[in-house]
Order: sequence, then structure tokens, then C-alpha cells
Amino acid sequence: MTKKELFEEIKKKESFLCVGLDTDPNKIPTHLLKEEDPIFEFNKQIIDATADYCVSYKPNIAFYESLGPKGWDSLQKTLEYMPKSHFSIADAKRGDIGNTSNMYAKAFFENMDFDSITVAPYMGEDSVTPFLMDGKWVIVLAHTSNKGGLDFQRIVNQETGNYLFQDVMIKNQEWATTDQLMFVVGATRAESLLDVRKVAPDNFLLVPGVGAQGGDLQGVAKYGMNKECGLLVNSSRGIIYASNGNDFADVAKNEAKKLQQEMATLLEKYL
Ligand SMILES: O=c1ccn([C@@H]2O[C@H](COP(=O)(O)O)[C@@H](O)[C@H]2O)c(=O)[nH]1
Repeated sequence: MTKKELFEEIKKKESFLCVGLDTDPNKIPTHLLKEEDPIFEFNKQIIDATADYCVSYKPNIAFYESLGPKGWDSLQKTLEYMPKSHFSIADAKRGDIGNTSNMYAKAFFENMDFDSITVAPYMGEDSVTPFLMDGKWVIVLAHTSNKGGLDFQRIVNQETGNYLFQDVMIKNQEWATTDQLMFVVGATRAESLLDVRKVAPDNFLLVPGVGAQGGDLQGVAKYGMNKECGLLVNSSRGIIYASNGNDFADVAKNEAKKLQQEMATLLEKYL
């Protein structure tokens, strides 16, 4: 999917919502456990319930690989079930020396057919560029939502005066165009999007942290939206575990719809 196509979907749906599929067998409704593949059954019902209100799905790979071969199978079936109109994100946070990154890229882009993958950029150019395959996106961790995101990412470079995360963002833009490269920026420190947009005005940003982590959607849109929206805001637990009863899909649908309606207002205001 190109940046233009993604923006078209955002305008059509009036939504920049990404639903996170962090599917944990210990958290899904117990009545699903009798199914042959409870993880897939849960994801399928979540996708059916939320597809009208979001433009993207982000399975976090840890939740699947922790289950061994069955988990990978559930992931593959989930990916195949996602509507093609929805931007798929393998939240895998990979990155290694070049030949190993190349194998990760094959795993997620050739063996599986994700649109994008999250990548940890710490190992530099040869760890990131193998993921730049035709038509695929790399989503580089920049300023993350967690508490530890402040340990290194805001260290100031005495030479450039930039935060480390800003230098990471600048460097990555030497390797990839805005049609191949997004950045992860947490919703939990929305005002830091001002610093993000100073160095990456045109890139799309994947913004997790709304919902369970208490991130601020209004602030994210105010400081982070650009002329093509430029935002994919993720919520996982806040949507998929809003209820763990028989009504889980309906309740997830309502949560997704609430976020979509707020997003429609924000698009109207800032685009
Ligand atoms: O900075 C980051 C990077 C990735 N994540 C991931 O996003 C989701 C958030 O889940 P919630 O349940 O909505 O909190 C999860 O998969 C994280 O690993 C992030 O939160 N922050």
C-alpha cells in the first residue's frame, strides 16, 4: 500500500485507527477456548467487528511466537483474514546484522505478506535497509511510549543539539523515502510530537499508547497531524479486552467506533 492509498483510506473511513491484535490466551473469553484455534477465532471476530472503524491492524508478534508453531499458524491465518484495504503491521521490533535482517525481512514480507514491520534501529544502516523491499514499509522505533523510552532516546547530542531519537529519525531518512519509512512515536508524551515533526514533517507515524497506557489522542492530533494525516494511532487492550464476556466483539466494536468518531472530528479540525 502506498502513502497516497493509505491517506485515501483514512479519508474514506474518517479514521486513522490501528487496532492492535495483542491476543493472549489468558485474556480471551473462556468460551473461545473450546475452538480449534481460539486465537484465530478471537482475532476473526475482532476484525469483523472493527473493520469499518479502522484502517490498520497490528498483531504484536510476541503474542504469537510465545505460543510456538500454533501461534505462527494463528498469525498467518489472521493476516490472511485481514481485509486487503487495511494496512498490516508486524510489530516484531526486529533488526540485526545485514544478512540476519535479510532473513527477518523474508520471514515477514515473503513467507508472510505483511505490509510493514517495526524495526529497532540501534544497529544502524545495514540492520534497517534489508527491510526496504518493494512496496513494503519499515517502521522504525523513534520515541517510544514506555517509561524506559526516556532512558536513552532523549539524550542530547552535544554536536547537533538534537535528542538521540531525532538524530535516529534524520539518519533513517537518508536510507528510505517517506513512501517506505514510518516512525514509532508514543502517544504518552504527545507534546514530544513537536520535536518529532521538526525532523520528520512528512513521514507517517505509528502512535501506540492510546487506551490502556493513557495516551492523549487530542494531543497527538494537535501536535502530530500533517497535511496527509500522517498518523496511525494504535489501541490494543483498550479495544480487544474491553469485555471478556460473550459480548466481547460488540464491546470492541463500540470502543473502536468511539475512537473513530473522535478521529473524524480531529481530521475535520486539523486537515
Ligand atoms: O513505543 C511503543 C512501541 C510499541 N508498542 C506496542 O503497541 C501496543 C500497545 O498496546 P496497548 O494495549 O494499546 O497499550 C503493544 O503491542 C506494544 O508492544 C507500544 O506500546 N509502545
